[in-house]
Amino acid sequence: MRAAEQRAIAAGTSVEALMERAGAALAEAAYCHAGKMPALILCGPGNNGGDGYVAARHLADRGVEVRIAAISEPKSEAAKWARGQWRGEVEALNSSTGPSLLLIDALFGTGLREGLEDALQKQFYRLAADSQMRIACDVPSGVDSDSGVELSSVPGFEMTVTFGALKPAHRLMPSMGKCGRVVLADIGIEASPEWHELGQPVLPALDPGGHKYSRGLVHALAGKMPGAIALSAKAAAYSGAGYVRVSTSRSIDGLPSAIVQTDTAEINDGRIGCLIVGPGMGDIPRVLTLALTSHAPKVIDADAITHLGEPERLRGQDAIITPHQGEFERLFGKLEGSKADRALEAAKRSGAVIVYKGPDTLVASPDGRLGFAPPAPAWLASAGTGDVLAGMIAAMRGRGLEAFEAASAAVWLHGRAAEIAGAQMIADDLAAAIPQALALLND
Ligand SMILES: NC(=O)C1=CN([C@@H]2O[C@H](COP(=O)(O)OP(=O)(O)OC[C@H]3O[C@@H](n4cnc5c(N)ncnc54)[C@H](O)[C@@H]3O)[C@@H](O)[C@H]2O)[C@H](O)CC1
Ligand SMILES: [K+]
Repeated sequence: MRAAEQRAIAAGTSVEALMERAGAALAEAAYCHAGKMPALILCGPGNNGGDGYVAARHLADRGVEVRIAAISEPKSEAAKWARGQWRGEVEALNSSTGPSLLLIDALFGTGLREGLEDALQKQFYRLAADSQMRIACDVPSGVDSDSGVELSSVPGFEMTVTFGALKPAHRLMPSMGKCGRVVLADIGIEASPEWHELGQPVLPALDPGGHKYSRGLVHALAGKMPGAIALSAKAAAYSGAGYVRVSTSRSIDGLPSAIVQTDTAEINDGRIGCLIVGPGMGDIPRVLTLALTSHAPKVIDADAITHLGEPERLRGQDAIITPHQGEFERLFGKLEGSKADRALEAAKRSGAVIVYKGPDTLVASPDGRLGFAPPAPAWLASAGTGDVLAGMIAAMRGRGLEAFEAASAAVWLHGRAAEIAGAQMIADDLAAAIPQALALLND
């Protein structure tokens, strides 16, 4: 966004013009959300505060009773301009500042360098607690917009209005949990799509002359706990794989009859569209070693990630790996930077596509592309949902999507399937909801 803003300015748009659009959009969203609710706007010294002064003017023009409390006079040129356009009073923000029903936080945005000072923090919390509705300008103040880390603790907001493009903080924890509904306003600048929120996938149409192998043969390797691989296999089948086969030394109960169980491991069958190894593998590393001898694309999940030991083992593997935080650290150690930086570094080191799971799942490609999952229901945090995701990714890869696209499509569909399955779901219900999630793509 900073680069995009500089490009817009170089092309002749003034910061004041961008600020006018940003402030107007903030006012518009606030008015749509809160109507004529009296508002208190907290303004900081930089351009985030500038947006606040502009929003105040637009809200007042709509008949809203607006007060501004500022921590100092504006320091940037554009914010001084915006302050000059405001005809009303500006109170000093301190312990005698009275609350209002609507609180708009325009203290700090992308320019925050460190946490808020204690005295300011105290007033910020008090005014947030004494309001009925809270709206943040760009990001809640205290949040580092690049990483989602809270440099000082942040109260919860009902809405965050941001400009031009989402910032990582809107899609990374813990800040994502504080933003409320995120409204994205166009202010006429273009950000690069290399980092993006995962959107509804476009799946290639099925070949009318196709057969079960061309729709994708997913081959899953069982280990100690066959229930987990059964979930992956089921999820792959429901995701539209043409053929799902499980290598297992003992018969697995309860698998749909359409899923073939074999006691041999034909992992070098050239028809395999994607292998799955890891769910329920347990302490049998030879299953992983075997999988790594196959030339097929593969999804490496769970215990198989732990048993990899070295990320270098993934080189040349055409692999997608799906670690949660613990598995990620076991494989890559403690990497520097934000979750986004760590995901990209891991992809670069291993040459694999990384699905870095959590409430803020990321999909990272070795070529630098990074996808942020849209928010998914908290009830996805239960046993077996990761096994389901692994199966979904394998099905997408098996039907011919490239690794990054396959992982992105599956992560998006997984979130929607969870919404459809509802709060009481177990992982089995999640797998069963996949066809309904896929049906969304036809609407
Ligand atoms: N990106 C765009 O295209 C546009 C963004 N707009 C808004 O501008 C802010 C970013 O503005 P900036 O002036 O760069 O930074 P801030 O307002 O967030 O704050 C900088 C200001 O605050 C001081 N400061 C930083 N940290 C602290 C601290 N912990 N305590 C006290 N003071 C602090 C710093 O020294 C500066 O004085 C972006 O978020 C948008 O809201 C524009 O409207 C134009 C378009
Ligand atoms: K803010």
